[in-house]
Amino acid sequence: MYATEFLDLPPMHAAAGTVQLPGSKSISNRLLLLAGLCQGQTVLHDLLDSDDTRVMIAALRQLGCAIEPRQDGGLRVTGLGGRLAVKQGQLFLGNAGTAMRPLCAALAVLSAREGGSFEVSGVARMHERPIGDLVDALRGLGCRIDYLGHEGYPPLRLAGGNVHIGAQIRVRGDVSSQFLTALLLALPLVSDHGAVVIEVEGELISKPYIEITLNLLQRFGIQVERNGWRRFTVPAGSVYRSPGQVHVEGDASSASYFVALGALAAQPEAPLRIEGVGADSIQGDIRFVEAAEAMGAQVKRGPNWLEVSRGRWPLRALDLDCNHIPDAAMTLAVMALYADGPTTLRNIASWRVKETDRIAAMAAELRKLGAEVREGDDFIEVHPLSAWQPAAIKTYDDHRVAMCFSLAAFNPLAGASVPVRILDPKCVAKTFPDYFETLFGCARAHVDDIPVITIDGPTASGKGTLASEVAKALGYHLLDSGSLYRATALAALRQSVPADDEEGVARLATALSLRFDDHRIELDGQDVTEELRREDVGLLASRVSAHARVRDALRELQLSFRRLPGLVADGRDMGTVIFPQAALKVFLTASAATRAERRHKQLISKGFSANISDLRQDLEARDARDRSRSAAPMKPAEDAVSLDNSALSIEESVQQVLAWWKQRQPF
Ligand SMILES: Nc1ncnc2c1ncn2[C@@H]1O[C@H](COP(=O)(O)OP(=O)(O)O)[C@@H](O)[C@H]1O
Ligand SMILES: Nc1ccn([C@@H]2O[C@H](COP(=O)(O)OP(=O)(O)O)[C@@H](O)[C@H]2O)c(=O)n1
Repeated sequence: MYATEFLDLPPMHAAAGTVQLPGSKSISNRLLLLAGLCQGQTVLHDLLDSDDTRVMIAALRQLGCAIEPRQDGGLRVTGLGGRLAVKQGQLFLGNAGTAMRPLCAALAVLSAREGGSFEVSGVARMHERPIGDLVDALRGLGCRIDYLGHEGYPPLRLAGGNVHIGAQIRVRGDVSSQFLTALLLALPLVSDHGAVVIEVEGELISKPYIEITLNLLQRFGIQVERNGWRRFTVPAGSVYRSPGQVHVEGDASSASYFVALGALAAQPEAPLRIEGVGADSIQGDIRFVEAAEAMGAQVKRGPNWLEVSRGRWPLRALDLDCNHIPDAAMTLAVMALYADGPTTLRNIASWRVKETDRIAAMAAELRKLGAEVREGDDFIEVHPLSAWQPAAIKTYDDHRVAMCFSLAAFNPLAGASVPVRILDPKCVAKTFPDYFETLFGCARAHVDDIPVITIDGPTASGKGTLASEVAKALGYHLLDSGSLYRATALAALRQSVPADDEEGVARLATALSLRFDDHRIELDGQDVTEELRREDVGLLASRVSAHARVRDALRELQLSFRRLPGLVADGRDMGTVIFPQAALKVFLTASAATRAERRHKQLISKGFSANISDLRQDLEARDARDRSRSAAPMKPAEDAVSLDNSALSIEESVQQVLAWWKQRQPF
């Protein structure tokens, strides 16, 4: 996951390969609750691991459910058997609507029957998302519920009550279908002495989500009788029965970004394959595929996969009632930028009460890209875009805003070439923590469009430290080119190839078997991270790196680090030889005395013995060799900026480089 302040997406122009979808959020949280309420154990497979499911799991644990991961990746839930194991508690449910609504309903009826008392709260935005209609329905059943903040909104206290047997309750269906889902999931808890009937008032929105609820209840042994979309009856004597094992299908709303991507950027002979959902999906948002087809996507489907490629281009503009695909429809608003006329998405009033006011958010951010947008209470009209502007997209703590705007970075397909900045990219953790990693796995950019920052300079000037911090702040890959020379030196030591045998060392360099994994380096399958830092290895590296053939042998490997979304590379010749077109080149220096002191501290802290004056002599000899060699001598690139950090802290150096980077960005 990218936990950076922002993530810059370079212009991208193609997509191919296979995408494995994370589990559906809606199915995961419903199954967790059902498994938590029923008797006995249920094993859930392929469950989504995200903020919203973690919130649900934490709440269920707090209520006394045992939830344990299994070796095979499944999660074993031991249910409460329809009774309260603890009678009191304070539950914090973040911004997870799929946890807040059903848990409130279940805890309200259980508290009414067994005398419990629970306080339920969330983040500030959750306290702006209406829940009054659900509370009214539950009060109609005899539950006692108090508002702890504003009337009609969480936080709430669920404080006992007296459930009327055989009650008939009413709930509004036109604000959020989650109210009805919450009741349907909870009411089997009170159906032991009579059927419970729910009457829906107003036009029920998001019906497909109700179908998911009914489908999953059925898997837990509850057969709800449905009369149209107005009346639902939970039969007398309904009891949750664990199905033993359940598999969660991939998230169809998450699929929408990749269906759109296929329609924009995948060629028919190499379609984008999406695994986890397909023709057999029970999720309503799978019908996004039809909308994408209407815009021009070519789609092949199997039971649990889709293959999508570009059909018609530009995309065909659409005028669509999106009531059946409220979440995935946001993706259409960004596809509309690539269409042949204005696209209108209608019947989307529910967007206003989601993670943020999504109509306002989409309109504001689309306009930043330069688009003409009209919005109303329940519609949005988006015009295609010809003059694309680089934009920093605000994401409003809304995962879907972040994910759908990533598609704007494919603007080279519409003749532009501008980067798109996504602010607070970690908001995708709500449903798809690895969204951007998955995107970069299948998206293609021209190598020249992938940004590079180079940091060159003498030994112990702090290049590695600075490069690693800058890469972390930007979410970029890191190339510690010195480690490649060090690995070559270590291989030469191990195989007794003398440092002056240029041919022999170059052969070793060509055949290096290296693996880089989360700041660890493996040589021939063995972790050598610490060994590479040895002073004798560094000295030998300095000698073998003077050979032109050795440098040539390591060139391709270094270039291969330039991958989406960007790279920070440190060494001696990053800006002069390997990445001469880098957008920012830093030449980092510090006085020899400072560097000797730093290296001394560093070695001592790692348990190596060292002597400052020897170190200073060594590093001056090394600097001289690096500067005077004929192959890629160490020197500042002509367009490099110099930074002497003798008197700067690490943090100050990092901020300086980030400030230079900012000046070079168009945002
Ligand atoms: N600006 C700085 N101020 C103080 N110490 C620093 C600074 N930059 C780096 N260091 C320290 O100096 C040591 C050497 O830095 P390193 O990044 O390994 O240098 P290089 O990669 O240039 O050889 C490290 O222990 C690091 O923490
Ligand atoms: N791009 C690079 C990186 C390192 N090197 C050489 O490889 C040696 C080890 O690199 P390093 O960056 O790990 O070395 P230190 O600066 O940490 O001593 C250096 O002494 C350089 O001589 C190089 O020639 N070119």
